Amino acid sequence: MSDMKIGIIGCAGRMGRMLIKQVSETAGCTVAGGTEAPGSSFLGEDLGPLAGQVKLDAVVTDDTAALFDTVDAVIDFTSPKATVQHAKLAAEKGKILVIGTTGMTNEEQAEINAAGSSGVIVQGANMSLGVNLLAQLTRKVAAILDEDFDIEVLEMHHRHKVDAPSGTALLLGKAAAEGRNVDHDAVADRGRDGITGERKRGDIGYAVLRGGNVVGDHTVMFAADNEIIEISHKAGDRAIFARGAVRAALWAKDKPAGTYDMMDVLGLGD
Ligand SMILES: NC(=O)C1=CN([C@@H]2O[C@H](COP(=O)(O)OP(=O)(O)OC[C@H]3O[C@@H](n4cnc5c(N)ncnc54)[C@H](OP(=O)(O)O)[C@@H]3O)[C@@H](O)[C@H]2O)C=CC1
Ligand SMILES: O=C(O)C1=N[C@H](C(=O)O)C[C@H](O)C1
Repeated sequence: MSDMKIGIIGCAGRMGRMLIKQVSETAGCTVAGGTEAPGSSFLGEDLGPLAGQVKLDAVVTDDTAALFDTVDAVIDFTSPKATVQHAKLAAEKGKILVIGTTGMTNEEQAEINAAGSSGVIVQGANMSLGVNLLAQLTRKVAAILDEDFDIEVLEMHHRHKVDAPSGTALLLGKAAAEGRNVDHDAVADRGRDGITGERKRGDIGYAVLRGGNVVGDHTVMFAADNEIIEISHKAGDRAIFARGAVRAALWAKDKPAGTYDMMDVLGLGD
């Protein structure tokens, strides 16, 4: 069987470079191209050296539509606005798109979901096995404990991160809300400043830290009077996200059009 040809959008970014390396080192797939935004200083550069690898004889272009035409699957870790356009392209061309981008508005997310009508869309706010397991545990713990336990989601990331709370923090908060059988958006408290008043019973709170080169730390805290339960995940290297994204692309081969998540890919459902 021939290798799956994978294209990487945002290939010169922090995750893009990890993805070039991961795809090159994974059996059953090859790097078939990569794009950056028009005007990028990386246009024309060979993809291999971007990831500390030998030359691949594939250069960075800004033609995402052409990339979709020449590959079997595309992996996208860019920005919400760009990702919405790529989801539309995946739908138009009936291709696999693995989305790692976070920070979508509800409207942007709806546009991505719509692309599942004719594209194969696999989306995960966090591609690591550990975080998806943490989300399952969070849902189960939240289902057992009542509202005497205040739920807070804490996250810390590197100074370059532009969205907050992280996609992973929101994934964990949504898992907690699902466990409690409540509407996440109705109980989410996404920012406290000034005279906030007392904490509302049943709220799911978020706390965000930014600094240094932290890859991604997440804790879900269940705080009651006189006892606190914490479950945490700490990412030590972006390779864990790249590994998950490539696994998702390979998993998606021959799947019918639709929207899928990492629980589907990792087989972690209930
Ligand atoms: N799901 C997961 O497991 C993970 C998700 N992420 C998410 O992935 C996203 C990217 O993170 P990260 O790699 O750190 O960010 P970077 O800023 O390092 O990389 C993003 C890259 O995408 C490029 N880009 C922007 N728009 C386009 C476009 N239209 N076409 C092609 N390339 C484009 C950027 O170029 P330029 O700099 O010129 O704008 C940049 O090179 C974030 O949303 C982050 O939260 C990150 C890690 C793990
Ligand atoms: O921007 C990042 O770096 C990360 N983003 C994702 C998120 O928003 O949760 C995943 C990971 O934590 C790293």
